[in-house]
Amino acid sequence: MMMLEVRAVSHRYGPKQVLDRVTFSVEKGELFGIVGPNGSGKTTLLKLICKELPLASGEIKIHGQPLLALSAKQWARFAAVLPQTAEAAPGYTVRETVALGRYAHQRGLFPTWTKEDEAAVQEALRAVGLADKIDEPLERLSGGERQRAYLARALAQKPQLLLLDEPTNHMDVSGQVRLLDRLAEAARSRDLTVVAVFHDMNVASLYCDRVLVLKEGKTAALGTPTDVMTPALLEEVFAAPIVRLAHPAAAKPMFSFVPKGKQEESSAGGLRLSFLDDAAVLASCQPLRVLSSALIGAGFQWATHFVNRQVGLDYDCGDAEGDMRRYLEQHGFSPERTIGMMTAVDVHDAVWLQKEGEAFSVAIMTTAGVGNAVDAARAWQHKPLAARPGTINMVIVIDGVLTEAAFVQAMMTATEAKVKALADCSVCDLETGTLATGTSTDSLAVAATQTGRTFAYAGTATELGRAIGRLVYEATIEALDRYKRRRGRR
Ligand SMILES: Nc1ncnc2c1ncn2[C@@H]1O[C@H](COP(=O)(O)OP(=O)(O)OP(=O)(O)O)[C@@H](O)[C@H]1O
Repeated sequence: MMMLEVRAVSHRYGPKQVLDRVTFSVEKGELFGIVGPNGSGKTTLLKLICKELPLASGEIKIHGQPLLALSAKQWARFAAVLPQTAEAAPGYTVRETVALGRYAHQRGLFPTWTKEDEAAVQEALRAVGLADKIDEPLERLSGGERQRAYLARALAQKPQLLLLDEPTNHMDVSGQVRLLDRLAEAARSRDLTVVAVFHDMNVASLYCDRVLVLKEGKTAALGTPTDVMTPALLEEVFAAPIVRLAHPAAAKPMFSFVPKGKQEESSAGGLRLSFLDDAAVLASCQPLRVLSSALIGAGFQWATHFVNRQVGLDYDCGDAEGDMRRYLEQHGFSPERTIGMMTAVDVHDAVWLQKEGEAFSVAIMTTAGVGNAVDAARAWQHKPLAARPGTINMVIVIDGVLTEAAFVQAMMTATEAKVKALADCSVCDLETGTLATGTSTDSLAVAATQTGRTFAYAGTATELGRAIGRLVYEATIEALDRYKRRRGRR
């Protein structure tokens, strides 16, 4: 049976229509979210469900029973509500406030306080982390603590249906996570059905089984966050530029927006290559969006510096990441904004090439050492070895906006061109004797200014892909040549 059914519900405040034939239903054990811009009717909808406003048009059923047939006490035995703003009633302690949640369960003219009532109050206080504030007057609590006290009151009611209006309002991150995890757990065990208004779309996406998106009192979308919270729909509903990203740990979308102050001018010319005794450093005057396989800053990242650090051939790679992090900090680079790579090659042999196209420019910095060259197709024949610092490191900077597809394709194009350069220079895998495709520890970073012209793709069929392929090939050949010449001089 459905826990909540809302059918063709409309509402007017005087002449103003604020809800227009809204229909949805919520199953037992669902965590259901209502999202939408300010004034879209979310609170009004909750107020109608909790009988705070009279239902004039449409139908609402709770657990199969029409709302109109339920008395206030009957309603309270099924459902509890946490309103948007709850002012502290002067003189009440936390315990007294939470105890009010037991009202619906008490009977007779002179109800007695039972063990069950006490247990429900204690459990609710523990759930919201307020057990140690039980005797505090409510007005002495912080905004977030007070919100938790009212939530405890709703939980003490032991409802089957919990209605929440922005439950994480005023709460810090740990309070939010604790509360939402607890609600999700209760919903999963089917003890509780939750209907909550959320302003934070990331919270709605992470925690809700389904969401109702309201726009000007009408249903704009209804379904799972993954299906309905598309950038196009959210941009239309919220009239703001929204970007949707993949959450790194959960199969849920994440949302952000694009601030207006973003630089419009492109500046691949704002790159500077310099050298420390043991590192080649590429610095950008603006943060670049980077996709890399580097030791520091792997994956997608925003970075201003690329540090290619030289270490000895006998370098112990045991804690290379920690060591590189310390190196960056000691040299004044923030590891949060730096892409860090290592090589055994003399970094002063770094090749730096730029190509200025008609409408875009690409630059590359690379060092190549192939003492550790490997044929990827036959690497399985190698004896398992610890990583050795003989590598080809490459940073490609593109002046333009790259989609994620273009970033990945740029990595592919660059890798293909590198493999071709190695083949043309007859670099072999020393163990298998076959042509090498790279080394066992190569790093590649593709960086883009994310301003100017947009590149949807960067495969070899595109202008950008062709420029990348050519530059990578030429730079790798030159870097291999410098590597060979330096070894010849030894
Ligand atoms: N008591 C009232 N009398 C007249 N108009 C009201 C009343 N309460 C709300 N409204 C109007 O109804 C519309 C919907 O309000 P509601 O509070 O339901 O929106 P909401 O989506 O919850 O907004 P928010 O995100 O700001 O909390 C708004 O335009 C609001 O100004």
